[in-house]
Amino acid sequence: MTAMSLDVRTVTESELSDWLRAVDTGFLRPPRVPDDYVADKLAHFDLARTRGVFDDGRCVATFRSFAQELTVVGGAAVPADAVTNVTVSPTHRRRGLLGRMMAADLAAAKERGDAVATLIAAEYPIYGRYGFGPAAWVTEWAIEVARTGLDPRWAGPDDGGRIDLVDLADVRKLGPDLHQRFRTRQPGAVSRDDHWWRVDTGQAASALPWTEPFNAVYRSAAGEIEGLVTYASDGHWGDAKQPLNTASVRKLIALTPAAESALWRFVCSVDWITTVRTGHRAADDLLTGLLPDPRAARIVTQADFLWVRILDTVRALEARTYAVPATLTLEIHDKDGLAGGRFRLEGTAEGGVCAPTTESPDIALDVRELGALYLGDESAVRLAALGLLTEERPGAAAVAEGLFRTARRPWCPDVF
Ligand SMILES: CC(=O)SCCNC(=O)CCNC(=O)[C@H](O)C(C)(C)COP(=O)(O)OP(=O)(O)OC[C@H]1O[C@@H](n2cnc3c(N)ncnc32)[C@H](O)[C@@H]1OP(=O)(O)O
Repeated sequence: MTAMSLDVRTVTESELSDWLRAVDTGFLRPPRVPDDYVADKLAHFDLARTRGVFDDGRCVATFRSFAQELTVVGGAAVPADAVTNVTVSPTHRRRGLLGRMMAADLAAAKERGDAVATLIAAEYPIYGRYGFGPAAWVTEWAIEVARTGLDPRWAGPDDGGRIDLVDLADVRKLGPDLHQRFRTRQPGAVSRDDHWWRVDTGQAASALPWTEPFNAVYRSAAGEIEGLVTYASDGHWGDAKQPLNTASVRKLIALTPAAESALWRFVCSVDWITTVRTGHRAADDLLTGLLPDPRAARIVTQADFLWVRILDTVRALEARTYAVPATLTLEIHDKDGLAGGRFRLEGTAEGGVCAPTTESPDIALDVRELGALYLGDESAVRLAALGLLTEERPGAAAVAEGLFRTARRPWCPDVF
């Protein structure tokens, strides 16, 4: 049977269990779809945005999207089409099924008026062809605690604040409000709904085994909760009866540098912990600068993470701010006809004014590169050197660099 006779369509309630099994198959997880898991997904999924392909009654391809808000430079949030659960079974690969599911979803997102689409790419080469660019990168460090130079006698914050261990019920209570305040300060952060918190705190059935972490909050001198860390330990001891535990940080979000510093100091001070794995952070995370010897933090992962596809160029560019005021005319190529055209952008620290224009362009680039520039993590000058951005006017790449680049890097703390 050829792909042409296999229709991409939304799934029905009774097909969801088969669809979830296909997701597990695509992600090489043992297929496991107990009734409570299916029921939880049914209650949470928007079936109008849950697509699949069925062959002879069996689900062979999956694709889902949901409504999300993405924080952009300056703190505004834009409506995003978050893409997830993308799989094509090994029996049906490379026949264009992903391409067709993506086209259907992006057309619907454009129709709805979403400014961008977002996803976390399983592999780098998959999504550029659909206009997505790597917009926020991540770094993970392994910290050798003994080598950090941090005072091993540290007994808590010395700024009047304090650290308290809290349980999961507290995390469910205080987490959403803390995160809501956090995400307006963090370009690249995405919204979390109630279901996210239920999965994260072990209340909802999960596709992956879940174990309870330790949770700690930082309270400022004024008693305000300004940060939350969750971490788990591997319980490893050496043969010479010495503790060699590795703590893996699952989440660390903070509203202030004081909270962020105190929570890192805290995790690095827990007895028995000799190594701390930081989880995915922005490359310019404060962490390494807090260590008297930053070389104690070894980079273990550095990779693209959040990919962005611009769907509405005017709306997306007007939503963010621009640190170095400038005016630039951009020629955007988009083979899928969703966001391309020629636009004049006037960017200031207050925001952007963007409109289609017939003026000659200063720079020309593919919509994929616009996605990579959007949150400030990519350099226009670097893209020009790579031949991925064309300077139509000498010096225009440097102007674009000043406009788009940000002092601090964007960061998306969530996998979705
Ligand atoms: C947001 C997320 O959910 S990320 C998770 C993505 N899923 C996975 O990685 C699970 C395992 N992989 C798969 O299920 C499949 O290989 C998919 C979904 C990545 C691709 O599905 P397919 O239906 O085979 O893709 P499709 O046939 O539409 O490919 C379109 C093009 O992309 C290319 N392509 C697709 N996947 C890959 C890949 N992993 N690496 C390199 N190129 C790829 C194809 O070669 C094809 O190129 P062409 O047009 O030049 O011939």
